[in-house]
Amino acid sequence: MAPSTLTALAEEKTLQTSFIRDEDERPKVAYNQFSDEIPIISLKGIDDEGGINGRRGEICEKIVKACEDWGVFQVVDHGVDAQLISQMTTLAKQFFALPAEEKLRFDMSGGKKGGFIVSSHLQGEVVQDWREIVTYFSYPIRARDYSRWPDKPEGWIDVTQKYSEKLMELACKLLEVLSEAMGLEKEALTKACVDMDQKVVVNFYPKCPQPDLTLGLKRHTDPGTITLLLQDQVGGLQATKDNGKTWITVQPVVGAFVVNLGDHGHFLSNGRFKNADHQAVVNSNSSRLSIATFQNPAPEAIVYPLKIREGEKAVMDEPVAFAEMYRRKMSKDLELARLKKLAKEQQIQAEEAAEKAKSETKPIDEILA
Ligand SMILES: O=C1C[C@@H](c2ccc(O)c(O)c2)Oc2cc(O)cc(O)c21
Ligand SMILES: O=C(O)CCC(=O)C(=O)O
Ligand SMILES: [Fe+2]
Repeated sequence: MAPSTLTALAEEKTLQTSFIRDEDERPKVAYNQFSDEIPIISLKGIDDEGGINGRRGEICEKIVKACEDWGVFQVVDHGVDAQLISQMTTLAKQFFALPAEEKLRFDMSGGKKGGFIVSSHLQGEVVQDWREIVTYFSYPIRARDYSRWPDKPEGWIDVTQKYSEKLMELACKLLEVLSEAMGLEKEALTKACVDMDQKVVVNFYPKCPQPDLTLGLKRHTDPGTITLLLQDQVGGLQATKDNGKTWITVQPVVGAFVVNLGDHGHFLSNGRFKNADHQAVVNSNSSRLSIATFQNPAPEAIVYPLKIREGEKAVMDEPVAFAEMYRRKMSKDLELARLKKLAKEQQIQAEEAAEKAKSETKPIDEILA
């Protein structure tokens, strides 16, 4: 049974079995062993188009290299007001500190669009994530349902609206750079999104009694175009570029956004830009907060590479609507989790049978000994 909130469990000495991951999925690198491999890129001067002092070209080169290499980079001097960022994180922390019954007024476990939920992004997953989330669907504006936006703490709705608007602007600016890098018009990627969706997911990872056995958020790629992640100074975001053989922990940088390319961005670039393979680990010393702003195409937007370079093969067999792509991803994730559980059960049964057979065929002197 899923707990109503994680707060009570965080006080226990051992982890409930529903959070324990198989050994191959457990963290391989510490939450605070930071790497400097992910580039930190200043966007100062990104709007200076030309001239000898124009910085745009240089910034674009760095962004493109990071997208080809990792699908992850960090941005500073991005123009989002530091006070707005600080209000957003303060209010988010206050939300998670509310009593369980207050948070559960916005419970979305019954499949509601937006609100509060514990543990997993996928209903029906076998192993649970060690996180609580609160989420809003912020774009398109006409589809906003404010009844699903928590009305506490005071000022939350107002700050979130402003934050969403500023992050939409920043995301569009980054997509312009990537469009140009693909040799397309500036608006190519945003146009491919038709009418861009935005969803804000605030992740709260409480302290965890046995963090080596579990994950805050299991390994995944984000389904959409681009994600802007704001994280506190604790650390826990990890990335891999060799299919999980080695992992690095992204260095937290005050006021920076971590930018992840998602599956949609990957497909539109015909695989040139990586979809960041990442996860979040937890720890027993402190809780952690991160705010993910997912920029997704409209559900009906057709996904297919915008440009296939000479000598390349398309990474997709056929065009598919984003909603269908998302549905297939979710069912594949669930199916994989189901198969993994089945394989584990079969392995346990086989081991038990082997043990039984061994005791039945023991030589008589061993049994008598
Ligand atoms: O919560 C997440 C994490 C992530 C994700 C979504 C779907 C998956 O199958 C998966 O393995 C990871 O990206 C998201 C993207 C969204 O649009 C919303 C989310 O809640 C999330
Ligand atoms: O909390 C983090 O560092 C990662 C969050 C994330 O990957 C997500 O919400 O999709
Ligand atoms: Fe993610």
